Amino acid sequence: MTHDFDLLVIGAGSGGVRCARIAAGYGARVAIVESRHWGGTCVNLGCVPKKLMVQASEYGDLVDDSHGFGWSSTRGTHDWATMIAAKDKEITRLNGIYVSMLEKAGITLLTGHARFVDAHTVRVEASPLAPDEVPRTVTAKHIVIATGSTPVRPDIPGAELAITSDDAFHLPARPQRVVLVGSGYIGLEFAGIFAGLGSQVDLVYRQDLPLRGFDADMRTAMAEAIAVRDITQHPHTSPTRISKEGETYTVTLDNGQTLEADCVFFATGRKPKIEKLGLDQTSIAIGKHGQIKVDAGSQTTEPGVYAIGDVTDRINLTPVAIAEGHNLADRLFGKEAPREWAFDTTPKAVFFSPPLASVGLSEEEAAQHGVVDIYVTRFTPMRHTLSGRKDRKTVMKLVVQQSSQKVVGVHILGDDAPEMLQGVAVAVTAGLTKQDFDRTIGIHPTSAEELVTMRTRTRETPAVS
Ligand SMILES: Cc1cc2nc3c(=O)[nH]c(=O)nc-3n(C[C@H](O)[C@H](O)[C@H](O)COP(=O)(O)OP(=O)(O)OC[C@H]3O[C@@H](n4cnc5c(N)ncnc54)[C@H](O)[C@@H]3O)c2cc1C
Ligand SMILES: NC(=O)c1ccc[n+]([C@@H]2O[C@H](COP(=O)([O-])OP(=O)(O)OC[C@H]3O[C@@H](n4cnc5c(N)ncnc54)[C@H](O)[C@@H]3O)[C@@H](O)[C@H]2O)c1
Repeated sequence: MTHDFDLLVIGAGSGGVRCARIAAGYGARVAIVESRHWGGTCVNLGCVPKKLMVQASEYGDLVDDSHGFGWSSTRGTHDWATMIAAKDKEITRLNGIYVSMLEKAGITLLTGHARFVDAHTVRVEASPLAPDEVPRTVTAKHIVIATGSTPVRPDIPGAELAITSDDAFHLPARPQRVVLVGSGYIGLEFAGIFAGLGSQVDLVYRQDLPLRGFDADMRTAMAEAIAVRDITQHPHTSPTRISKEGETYTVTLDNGQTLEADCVFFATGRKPKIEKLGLDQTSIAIGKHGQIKVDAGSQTTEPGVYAIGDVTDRINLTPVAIAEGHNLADRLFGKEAPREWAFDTTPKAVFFSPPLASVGLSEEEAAQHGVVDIYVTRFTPMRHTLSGRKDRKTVMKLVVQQSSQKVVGVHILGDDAPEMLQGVAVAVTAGLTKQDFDRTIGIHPTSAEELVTMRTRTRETPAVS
């Protein structure tokens, strides 16, 4: 049977765009459908605008810090509307780059919402990006679902009164008092943004420490860093209801406490985006979190249909979606053996100020594989010896498997942590040992040199059986 295309990609986000471009580069006839925004979540409502807003939020403290270095300028005021307009201009520029990049690659761009008619046929209908789209039907030999994920809200009375990250990028004004629910990536990043711009922030989370799943020492260090930013933490709590009177929201917590705010923000996780995708017209299996089930090669349970990125709920990060898309295109259309990607040592970063970056295993995870040597250092970075912010600490931790002396985990909380960690991730991916770190010459004077000068073991952690 002949099809309109060799490959149809649903969703022009991080994973879909890479998959389409690499496939087209191999000579495949490729189409890509997008319903909302070219470039997907990362470009429009995620990584990029978030990081620009984190950067915006850091200038006030930098101005204050400069006094210790002899400068006398004062903070002034921050104009939210100017920041949003500048950010939107940059996003519009990036949208244009995505479209022209796809067109130059010879890919057919279809705007609209895609819905399966059968395993090789998709109907493209009107959507916010293309409200006047005349529905059309296209067929393809291979179809890749790269539809991403969408925020979830706790099921409590008044939940609809809260915003999510999708809304936070276009608020008309900065709320003076914000209650943020959830202390994962988004909760911490926006807590840092609002606090840096001058809002009063209450951070509500269920566990004893923020950042569930991260190394315990680093979670403690992050809780301390949050406190230093004057963000009020409410551990061991969950909201039970939200109400609104006039312009004021009241959040009731499960310990009976109430918090008043101008904005309530749910950062309580995301779910795979599969609504109205017509999956019932295929034999694609769905997991219990609503994710599309795939094997290691991104193959769904329907032959010829694949899924990549957040919709599969594996590691929900942009570089992972990109790698999955690239790998799939290599395997479907490439001439050589595809490269092996090191998903196990995917580095991650939380862009709080200061940021936290991690690669490999936490101490708790590593101890499940045997005895572990731990090296921890905590110091005031050089800038803050003069800025006067002696409470802004940098914390670094090496997790070393004792039997092999391999560095299996590196964790950094401090200024520039993500920039430092990318290179270290290569070392951890390569399986380098503590001796390799020790024989590496440092760069002086930097915080990063501490990574190769931690001589004395902090403790030995026994294996957990
Ligand atoms: C606030 C926030 C900050 C983040 N920050 C970071 C970060 O700093 N670093 C990082 O690595 N990751 C970050 N992420 C995660 C990152 O954005 C995602 O992991 C990544 O975008 C997933 O890529 P994807 O291709 O799976 O999906 P997406 O990028 O979400 O793309 C999916 C696309 O599919 C389209 N679509 C959906 N359904 C249909 C349909 N039926 N028909 C047509 N089109 C459809 C959507 O409109 C969307 O454009 C962040 C996420 C958020 C929400
Ligand atoms: N810097 C980055 O790389 C980055 C930034 C943002 C988002 N992301 C990606 O997007 C995903 C989603 O981010 P996220 O922060 O929404 O999710 P998350 O899973 O990181 O954190 C969600 C938090 O909400 C809490 N929570 C859930 N339900 C709750 C409830 N009813 N009451 C109180 N707390 C509740 C969870 O315990 C958790 O702490 C991340 O997991 C990550 O993969 C990455």
